[in-house]
Amino acid sequence: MPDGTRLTKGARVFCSLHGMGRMEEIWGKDCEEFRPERWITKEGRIVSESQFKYVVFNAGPRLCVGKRFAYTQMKMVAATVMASYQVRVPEGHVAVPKVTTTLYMKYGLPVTIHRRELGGQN
Ligand code: HEM
Repeated sequence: MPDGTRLTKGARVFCSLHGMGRMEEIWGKDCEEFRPERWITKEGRIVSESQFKYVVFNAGPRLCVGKRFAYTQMKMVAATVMASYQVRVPEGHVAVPKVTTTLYMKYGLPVTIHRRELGGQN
């Protein structure tokens, strides 16, 4: 491996995407802070990061061919739901990750959903 670690024949190598997404040496000191605006430039454009830093869709020749489609779909769903509904997590509920092959929340994520008033600010 690049750091000198030797692998025996047949060894399995896993990398923790969850861990990588929270590493200070990759994302900097504020890596644990929820600061979505870090992904928006002063001009309002999306900050583009190296696919090798965020490897959820893999990187290089094995990069997911559906990556852009998946992002477009996620943004469309989030924007559509948020435009019509107010989604609130109950005060005091802490989302605890349950790390398996895919990421679940150990105690779920209870939310209340209210339809937004047309033209309202809430
Ligand atoms: C959040 C959603 C998604 C994630 C996290 C994801 C993740 C990945 C990853 C990690 C790989 C590489 C697998 C490997 O190296 O063996 C991959 C490959 C692939 N993905 Fe996705 N994917 C997503 C959505 C999609 C969607 C929506 C499509 C199709 C519309 C898609 C189509 C593919 C295909 C065809 C490959 C194989 C590419 C190749 O080997 O050349 N993916 N995906």
